[in-house]
Amino acid sequence: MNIPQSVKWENDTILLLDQRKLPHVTEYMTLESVASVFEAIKSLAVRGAPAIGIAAAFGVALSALHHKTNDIDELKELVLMDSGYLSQSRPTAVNLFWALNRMNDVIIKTNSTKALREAVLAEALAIQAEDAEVCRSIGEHALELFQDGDRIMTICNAGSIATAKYGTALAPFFLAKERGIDLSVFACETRPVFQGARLTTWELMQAGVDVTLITDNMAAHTMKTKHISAVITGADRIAANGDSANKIGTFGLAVLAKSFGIPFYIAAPLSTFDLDTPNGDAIPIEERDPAEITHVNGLKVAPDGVSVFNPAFDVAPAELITGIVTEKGVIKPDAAAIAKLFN
Ligand SMILES: CSC[C@H]1O[C@H](OP(=O)(O)O)[C@H](O)[C@@H]1O
Repeated sequence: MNIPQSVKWENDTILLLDQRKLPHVTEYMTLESVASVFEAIKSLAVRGAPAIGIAAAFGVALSALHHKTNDIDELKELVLMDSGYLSQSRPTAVNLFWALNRMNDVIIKTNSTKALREAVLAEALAIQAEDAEVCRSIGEHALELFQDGDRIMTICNAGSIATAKYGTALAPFFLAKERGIDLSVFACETRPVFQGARLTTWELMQAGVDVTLITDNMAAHTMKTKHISAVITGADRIAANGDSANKIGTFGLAVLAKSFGIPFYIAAPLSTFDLDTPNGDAIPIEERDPAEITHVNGLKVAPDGVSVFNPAFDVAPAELITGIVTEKGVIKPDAAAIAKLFN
């Protein structure tokens, strides 16, 4: 699989694949400040729940190098402040907070500036390496749900560039290709930022996976006429009761899947579960710039002054989810099964 890594640490800087320019331009940004990491997350230069967490973790490592003080208490305070700043970049994907909490725990335990600078970099690299393994495991468990010839629908991009490697919802398709299993993917374009049209098609085509692009409003007709076997998507936050937040449009696919009697799967690592969020109503839903909707590639498509509602996510209720595919296996989307994952 020759898909470039979304986030790399090189020569004490972050190299970030600028996902805003894909699929036509593959370009890495060099990030040397915490502010540039914040902006990269907010502007979707890096996006995808695990990738956001990984980028923020390396942002904390940058912070520890940036502040030159040799006073450990002062360095702790400054780096923890930068960690708090990075946590404000986007509100929905819990992986951001999960990763930053891991970094904060490491910071607090150190007792010298050298140890702190070394420990935060080691932790960020560990978060990235673990995520790659976790995503491959998700792919293995997800692949067991499908069979040769299946046609699977997905939305947004939960691929390799949304994670450390392999992706979550897309992971089974890469593994299937490696093993000669014939799976076809129907990718919703995913308005308004087109993660499906720009990123999922690009990743799958590079891997030689059969992919068909549809507009989001074609989902029902495609399920009916193209004999879709299942739907699988990523997630940005899974509440304690199994309600799952994902890209806007996912809730609608879950409703459609139910009405067509086809399974609807969420693929996500344990780092996307948030036991402190009791249900989907408690998940903060990011609302983004209206210009994402009123303009397409800089071309204004709506009249000046039009009112716009631009939620970046919605919530599929647990009762519409057939199963949640994690690195530990497929679970039912209920509180007991989720609690067991963490015991
Ligand atoms: C593997 S998590 C991918 C997840 O994140 C995406 O949101 P965004 O592109 O806004 O970061 C989308 O919800 C994907 O399912």
